[in-house]
Order: sequence, then structure tokens, then C-alpha cells
Amino acid sequence: MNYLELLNPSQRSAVESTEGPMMIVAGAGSGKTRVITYRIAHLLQKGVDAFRILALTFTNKAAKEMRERVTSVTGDEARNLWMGTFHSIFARILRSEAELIGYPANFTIYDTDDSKSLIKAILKELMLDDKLYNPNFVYSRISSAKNNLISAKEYMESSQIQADDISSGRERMGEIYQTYVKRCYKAGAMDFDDLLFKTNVLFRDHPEALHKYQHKFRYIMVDEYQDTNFSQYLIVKRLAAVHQNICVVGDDAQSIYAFRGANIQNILNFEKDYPDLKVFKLEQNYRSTKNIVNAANSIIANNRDQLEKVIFSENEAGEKIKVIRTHSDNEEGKTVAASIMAEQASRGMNYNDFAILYRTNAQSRAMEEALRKLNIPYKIYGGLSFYQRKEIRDLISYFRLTVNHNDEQALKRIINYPVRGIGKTSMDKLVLAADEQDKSLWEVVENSKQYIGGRSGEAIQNFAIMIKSFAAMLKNQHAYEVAHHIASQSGLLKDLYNDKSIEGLSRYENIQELLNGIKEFSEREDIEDKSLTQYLQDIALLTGDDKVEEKEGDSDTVSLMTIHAAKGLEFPHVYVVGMEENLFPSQLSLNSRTDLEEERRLFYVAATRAEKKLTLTYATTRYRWGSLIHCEQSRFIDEVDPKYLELDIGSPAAAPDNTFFDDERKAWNNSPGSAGAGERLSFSRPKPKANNTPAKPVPATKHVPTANFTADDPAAIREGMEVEHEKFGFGTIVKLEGRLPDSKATVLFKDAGQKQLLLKFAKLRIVKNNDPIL
Ligand SMILES: Nc1ncnc2c1ncn2[C@@H]1O[C@H](COP(=O)(O)OP(=O)(O)OP(=O)(O)O)[C@@H](O)[C@H]1O
Ligand SMILES: [Mg+2]
Repeated sequence: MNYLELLNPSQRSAVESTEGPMMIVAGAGSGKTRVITYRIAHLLQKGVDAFRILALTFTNKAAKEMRERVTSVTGDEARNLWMGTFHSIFARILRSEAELIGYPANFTIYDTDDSKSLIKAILKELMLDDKLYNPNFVYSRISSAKNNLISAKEYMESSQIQADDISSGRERMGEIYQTYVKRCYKAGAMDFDDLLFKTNVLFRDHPEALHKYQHKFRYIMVDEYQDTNFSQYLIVKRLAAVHQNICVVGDDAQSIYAFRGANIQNILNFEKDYPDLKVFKLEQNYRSTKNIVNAANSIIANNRDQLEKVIFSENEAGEKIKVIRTHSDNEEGKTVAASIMAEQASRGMNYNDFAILYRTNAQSRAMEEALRKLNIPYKIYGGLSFYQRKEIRDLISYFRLTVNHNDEQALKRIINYPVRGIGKTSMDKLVLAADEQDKSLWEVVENSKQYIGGRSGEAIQNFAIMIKSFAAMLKNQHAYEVAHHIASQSGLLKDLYNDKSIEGLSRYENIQELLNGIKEFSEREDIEDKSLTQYLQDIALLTGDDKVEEKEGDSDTVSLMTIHAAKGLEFPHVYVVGMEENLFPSQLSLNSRTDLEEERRLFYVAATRAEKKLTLTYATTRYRWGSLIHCEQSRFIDEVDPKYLELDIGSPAAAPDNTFFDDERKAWNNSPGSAGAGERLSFSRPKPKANNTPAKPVPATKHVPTANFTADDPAAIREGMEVEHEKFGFGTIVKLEGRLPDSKATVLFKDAGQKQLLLKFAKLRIVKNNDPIL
């Protein structure tokens, strides 16, 4: 195969320019990764020894794909390439050089859990409060210090860092960091960040080692260069110093790891580091249709901080970008699943042609449930399936133990989580006692005083009492009430809430999402038994080990992942779900331009993963903490040039009983007088005002007020409406109960919080008719 013919002229010259420093900063899908791949193939064909080529990728998946592609051009020789992620490559180098920096060659690599356990142990020894010094927080703090190449010593000596820690009340952070480092060293262990940190130490303190690798790697290539952190940047710079055959590719518009210390400055510095740098431009996108490329350009144009570049597509115009509005996250899941099923059947596609991308891990729940219901195989990348996540299993273990006290696995899992001073020794004693007396573990726990005294004994007693108190609720209260009570009374919620690291936030969101699902279960009309017991039976299949998504050898699966994990990948059909304000862009990003721009780059990454078809979905309501919250369509949808958008009228799965009216509905939506595209039809819905500009979406919750009347007549009040109260100000109706004229409304006020009001006295004024039924 003549691979050079598979490249356009700019790509080809980038591939053929093998000597000296070079950089490609170009938009998504323009062939940057392809250039690296073919450049490697080209070097091999020119006779360069594979052992002398180093190629750094962002994920193992990317490395694997790259190796396969190179192999297809050059054959087996590709096996000898040094190709992989930063972590895997430098772990390999450290293995051979470990002794120089005082580590055994067979050093252990601590994974995140190992690191956190060690941190917990240290906190205990130093007698520090693990709420203030939350282990996850401590872990991220140490991690970020390492990625900025700040050693423990430097950390302790920096007055700036000390001041930061003192102001957050954590003046002993430095000491923890130092102890942690010592303990890892003594254990002959490195954590993930050490793999980069220690490589830098090695190259700094051992010129002979640096020299060896500088000479070894004659050619170095780095993909996704925009997302390298300082530690990575410095390694690459040092390694390339001798031959200077360094080729980096990236896209500033896709820089999405600032929160982990990646710095776009790396791209800007590159010209300074290598004055005779060659810069190549790639402007043609080969991945996506014209509509997708143009829409993506219109998104990123909203960012102020970006390097200017052109990107166009010669592919077909393709379908417009579909925007689907749904009423709830569950309906969103059903809509996406049904759409995948329909497209797969009607267009003869495979499941692996589809990807569902989301902003936060918690969003996978609704998607997974809907896919499972339709028996669509799927795989979650870069994470666990929702019900396999630790925090979810923890809480479900509480539910299981509440419902069935003899559930030994559940008991063991949570008896000391959150930490309540029940140590391993005590547990061993109990297990032994249960064994000897042929009793269930629970029976022994209940009577633990017989076996264990002191504080531990008391803690075990209290635990048993707590579980029994949960069980007492089962009979009379529905699943959500019990579940929420358990989540908070067990201390689990609080434990997660105290953890302010990014992973901690994600775990907290997952728990919230689990409770949301239970709330929905509790409100379903098609089931009579709404107890927690019934709920557990309902999800038993989801939590079991028969994981649909992980069937070996079944590679035709829909891919689910966060947008972060999707970087560099491509799929014919992409669904980006949860396109709502406060979700995407995330609430945390709304305070500064820098954060919002990073969020927008994330949207750019998401949109540019699609080859043929891009679908954006959002829900107008979601449960949050048991209240139905109204969601506004994401500003990012508004930012896409409307001429590339098509607003969907609904989905077959979500509204199966509407099929009779399909034709009528289409006619109605297409009629010149209709601005209703994108909104589901309802027969009670007043027809919107005539409006001849089609395509532009009507933001979901920015409804024209139905009427500006004061609702003296409480019958007009509906769940979901935004209302104003004389004293409490603005709020949303989250729940209506009871019959007129004595009906009560639960209103979530923006400032005053949640209140229950008797409608006939409350004199609510309707501000916006956000009726979710519409
Ligand atoms: N000259 C070309 N002819 C045909 N297809 C091409 C050409 N260049 C790239 N492609 C294809 O276009 C797609 C995008 O290329 P690639 O993944 O290399 O882009 P990228 O710039 O790395 O994108 P991203 O910024 O998303 O990482 C791939 O499927 C690739 O095989
Ligand atoms: Mg790429």
C-alpha cells in the first residue's frame, strides 16, 4: 500500500518532514493523529529502527489503534515501537533505572485506591480529622503538587503554599505530603503521579540516564499535546534536547484538562523552545459532514481565547444536527435508546457505530437502564457501569441489609463504612463466632456485647440499632423516603459531601442520581408496591453480575463515556445528552470566563466526534434531591448557528401512543405558522404565536407566559410552573397535593427554600408556565 497517497499535500509534507522540531496545531478531525501514525510508518520504511521511535498518546486505546494502523502498513516491526501513554512508557523506563533513584526494579505501582488507603492511615497516625483532611482532597492536592513538580520539601518551604493551606485551615498538608512520600518510598512503591515525577527526578539528577534516552529516542511524537501538564512537558523537552526530532500535534480548541494541570502554554512555549520550528497547517476535516464541521466552528467561535484556524469539510452536507427535547432524564434515555434501535435497524448499522456522550458519569444511569430495557448491548469506557460504582454499591448494600438482615456480603461491606470504629479484628472475631455457633453474621452482630466489649462493641450495637430503625420504616413508607433517610442517617451522604475533590463530586452526584431514580420509581403509576423491597427486586438485574455491557467477545456494542474520555475518538452517530444549563455547561463553570470557555471546548470535542450524525438531547425536568427541578436548555445549543439545527418533534419510544397522529403532527410542525418544532405536541397546548423563522430552537423553559394573570383561581397552578409569592419571592412548584379548594403546593423558592403552601391563601402569581406536560 502506498500510504503517502492516503494523505493530502499538507499532511504528506508533515509526514515526510522527519528531521527537526515540528508542530501541528489544527482543528478536530483534520488528520493530526493520522499524520503521526503515517509518519511513524514512514520512518520505519526509511529504515529507522523501531526501538528508536517514541510515540506518546493520551490513552491506551489510542496507542493500541495507532499500533494496529502502523502494523497494517509496515508489518510486525511495529511491535518494537515505544508507543503508549506517558504513564506506561515512563513506568517502563523507571523499571530499568529505578535503582539510580533508590527504588527496587520491581517497585509496586499504587493505584488510586492504594494511595488513598495510605493517606487514611497517615491521617490516623497524625491524629488528623479526616473530614477536614478528606483523603480524596489530600490525594488531589498531592497529585497536583507532583504534576507541577513541587516536591514535599519544596512544598513545606514555600510560604505561598503554606499560606494557602493555612487559610483553608489545613496547615498540616505539607507534613502529610512528606509522610506520604516517605511511606511510599519505604514500601518501594510509586503512585501514578510518581511515574512522571520520578522520571523528572531521574533525568534531573542522573545525566547519564538522561543521556542514554536522549540518544536512544531519535524520533519523538506526542499526540494531544494541548493536554500535557508541566511534568509531561518537561520530560518531553529533556528527551528531545539532543536530536530535536520532535513532532507534536494538538488543538488548543480541544484543551480540556486544565483542571488537572494541563496548560495550553505548552503549545505557545513550543515556538520559544525550538526557534527553528516548522509549523504545519491542516485545514480539511475528513471525519465529519459539512453540517457538523460548520456547527462545531460556530460553537468554538464563541470562545475569546483561541488560536485562529480554519477548518472545512468536503464531505457531504449530511443531516442537520438534531435537537431533541424530552420531559425527563428517563425519557431522554428511552428516546436515545429507541433512536439507536430504529437507526440500527433502518440503516443497517452496527451498535458500535453509536456513541452516547455525557458531561458527568452520573448521567449514565438513565441511559443504561433504557438500553437494557431494549436489550441493546453497550460498553462503558473509562469507568464502571453505574450500578458497579463503589458508592452505589455501598448505598445499595445498606438497602439490602435493611431489607434482609442476613445479607452477609452487604453487612461486611458497610459495617464500617462510613468509618465508625469497627476494626478488622472485631469483625474477624464476629465472623469466627458466627461460624462456631452456626449463626448468621447478623445474629452475632445483634448480640455483639457477648463477644466484643469497649468502644468497638458499642459501635457494633449502634450499627445494629440503626439498621433495625431503617427496617422499621419499610412497611409504611415508600422507597424514596426510606432510601433518602438511609443515605443521610448512615452518614454516607455526609461522607461524600465532605469530599470536595473532582472524583468526590462525581461520587456525590452518583448517589444523588441513584436517589433520583428511586424517587421516580416511587412516583410511578404503573406499580402498586412502591416499597424499597420492591425497588431492590426491580433493580436486581441491573446490580447483578450478568453485566450486559461486559460480555466478552461481544464487540458490537454502543459506546458510553464521558466527553473527556471521548477525546480523539470518532463514531458515525453521536448522541450528546444532558444539554442543559447547570449540567453542560456545568454549574461550577459559570463563574468565570476561563472555566466557561473550557466547558465550551468540551462541547466542541463532543460535537466533533460525530462522523455522519450528531444528536443533542436534553430533559426539561430532572429530579434533584427528591424535587422535580426544571432545566433550561443549554446555552451551547443556542450558540450553534441555527441553520445547522433541526428540532425534533418527538421520539417513537418516548411517546408510543402518539404514533396515530404522526402525520398530523408533522404537518402542524411544518406549517409556516408554527414555531413549535422541537416541542412535543400536546392537545391542550395553545398553538404558539405565528413565527416565520423556522430552525432556531425555542429554548425549552423560556416559554411565553401563558397569561400574566394572578392565580387567584388556584386551579391554574400546575407542577413545574414558576411563580411569585408576595413574601417568599420567586420559586418553582415542585409538587401539588390534595383536592381543590384545599390543595397544597410545595414550592421551591429561589431564596426562601422549600415551603408548603395552601393554595387558596397563597396568592401565587404565575411567572412562567413551565408545565412539564406541555
Ligand atoms: N487525507 C485523508 N484522506 C482520507 N481520510 C482522512 C485523511 N486524513 C484523515 N482522514 C480520516 O479522518 C478522520 C480524522 O482523522 P484524525 O483522527 O487523524 O484527526 P485528528 O486531527 O487527530 O482529530 P482529533 O482532533 O479529533 O484528534 C480519521 O478517520 C482519518 O482516518
Ligand atoms: Mg487525534
